[in-house]
Amino acid sequence: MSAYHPLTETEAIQIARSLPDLFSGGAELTSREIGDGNLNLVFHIRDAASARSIIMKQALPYAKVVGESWPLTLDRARIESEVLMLEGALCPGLAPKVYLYDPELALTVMEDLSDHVIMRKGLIEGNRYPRFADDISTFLARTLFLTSDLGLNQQEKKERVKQFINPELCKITEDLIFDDPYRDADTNSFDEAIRDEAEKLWADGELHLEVALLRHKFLTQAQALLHGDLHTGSIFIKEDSTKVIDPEFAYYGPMGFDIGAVLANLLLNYAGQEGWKSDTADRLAYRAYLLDTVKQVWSGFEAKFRALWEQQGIDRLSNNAAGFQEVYMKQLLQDTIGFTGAKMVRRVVGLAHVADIDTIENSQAKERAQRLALAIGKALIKLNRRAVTIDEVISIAEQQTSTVQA
Ligand SMILES: Nc1ncnc2c1ncn2[C@@H]1O[C@H](COP(=O)(O)OP(=O)(O)O)[C@@H](O)[C@H]1O
Ligand SMILES: CSC[C@H]1O[C@H](OP(=O)(O)O)[C@H](O)[C@@H]1O
Repeated sequence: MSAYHPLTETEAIQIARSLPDLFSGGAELTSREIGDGNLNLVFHIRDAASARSIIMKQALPYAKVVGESWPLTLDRARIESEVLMLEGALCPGLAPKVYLYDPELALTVMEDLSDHVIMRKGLIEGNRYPRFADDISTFLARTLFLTSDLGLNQQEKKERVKQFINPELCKITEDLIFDDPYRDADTNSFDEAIRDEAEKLWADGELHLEVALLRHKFLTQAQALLHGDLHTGSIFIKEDSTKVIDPEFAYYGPMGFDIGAVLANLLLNYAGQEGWKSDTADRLAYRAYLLDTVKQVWSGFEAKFRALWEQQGIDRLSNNAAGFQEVYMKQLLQDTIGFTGAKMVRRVVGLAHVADIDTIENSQAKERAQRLALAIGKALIKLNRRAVTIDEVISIAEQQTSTVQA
């Protein structure tokens, strides 16, 4: 069965049986394809008798969301499995265990996290996650610092840059996030009700300059090994545990892109609160929780990143040159804010949307949520190079909410 082909549920069971130490010889296994993402097949394999289960994720040679007309490298499965293992080593407990990677089948066998929920779903249901800000800021600080020139031997870092070169998946980001939303591209997808907003995006020169600068950073700055797609659909969560999945877009890029992905998806859910049916007090409280989480993620990240720098910084000059760390952290905040904005805009007018807004049933509320997400996203992009503190992000979210609701 080793030559590449997309697996059936039955074949997935046969492979699971052949894996050492996972299931007993006579186990009666069931298999279900549960993939709900844009790109891959995901099989859930379970032995009811022992309650043991695993996940098998297989890359398809094309983008599932579009079809065979959009070919896509299978090498992304290698990148995903290698990055999951590295993230697990750098951040114990924050990534699923990888049991096997089969390069022929572009298949990764990993820990089943079905006792967690996908965070996007949890936020849509209005749940709160007490561990999240602490866990994700640890994940960001450790993965970004310890793979950068600040925390990793610089020759080894260059080997990693080579190992994780990921041109096809980067091209998706370059186009879908940093180009298509700012022109009348075929890939765009938006409700006719907000065509006026889309047309404003296409004509806004000030915005185009900022997005071009962010895109250039994404293209050229090999600062750290990024997850590359760290939205709330790539985070499994429960009250006492957080696990980051799906790093197939990983490559060496600007750190702010990963931090911005987390903040953007909290703010997209914030915008989606326009669709809440329950009373205003609940909605206000949940929005306050989301904004507080935005702040805690950045502050936790900053404190942990600085602590790693003090304790494990390996670069003599950047460790000791007075003022270097301050300049670096300010730039990182500004990049984070710019990428946050870009990642919000793409989810309203670009190809791939988010359920936080798309599933709002009331069309007026949905339109308000879309306009709010765009307003916050655009304001953050325009702010980025002038930003000084994370509080400005919170103020922008609050101001734009009043404007859209007025
Ligand atoms: N380790 C896992 N444990 C349980 N379910 C998983 C696991 N990995 C993926 N899934 C399920 O499969 C879905 C798609 O996985 P994901 O890695 O996001 O795929 P894609 O790369 O296609 O976006 C997830 O939303 C989740 O429901
Ligand atoms: C044509 S891929 C579109 C979009 O899908 C990816 O997300 P995911 O696979 O996690 O759903 C990524 O965000 C891409 O930009």
